Amino acid sequence: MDIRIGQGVDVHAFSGEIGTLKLACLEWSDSPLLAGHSDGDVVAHALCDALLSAAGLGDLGSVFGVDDPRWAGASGKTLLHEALRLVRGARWNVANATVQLIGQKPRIAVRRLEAETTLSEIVGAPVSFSATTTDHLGFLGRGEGLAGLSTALLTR
Ligand SMILES: Nc1ccn([C@@H]2O[C@H](COP(=O)(O)O)[C@@H](O)[C@H]2O)c(=O)n1
Ligand SMILES: C[C@@]1(CO)OP(=O)(O)OP(=O)(O)OC[C@H]1O
Repeated sequence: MDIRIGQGVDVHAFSGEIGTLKLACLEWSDSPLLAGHSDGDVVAHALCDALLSAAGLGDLGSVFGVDDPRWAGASGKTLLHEALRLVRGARWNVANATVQLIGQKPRIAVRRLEAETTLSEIVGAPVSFSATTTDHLGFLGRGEGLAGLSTALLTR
């Protein structure tokens, strides 16, 4: 059996607006919004990068571009479905994946299991979701944006 591991990192700045944040393919109301060409979902994007990296298929920019109108405002779920289509097209199966959010807010603890269920359903394999702050250190700690870190394991 072939096994491949991949990692992904994504960071987006907050836009300065308040509204319904898209994060981990869930909606978080009354939250600072992330800037981005798509919906800026750093959790979904980090997961896409980990899946693409494990399959040797490049990264978000090489697959989706950075300003392609087809992906303007695209949801994390849409990008994940497309990344998974490519991964499966290259004959890889997802064994499992992990994603960690880094940031002070939103506090994800009360919705952590909901996010895991949602991401696992989209990916079709177990996805663990966790979060950490930076104890207010650095740009994430100052609340200037959010980061996602992900690993993915593929088999065939
Ligand atoms: N955005 C976040 C960040 C953290 N959590 C939860 O808090 C725990 C403690 O975080 P520290 O950075 O202070 O170690 C962390 O393990 C998460 O359970 C959260 O829910 N949302
Ligand atoms: C996802 C894409 C799609 O245009 O846009 P952004 O929302 O800016 O996200 P980023 O993580 O910077 O990756 C680049 C792009 O592929």
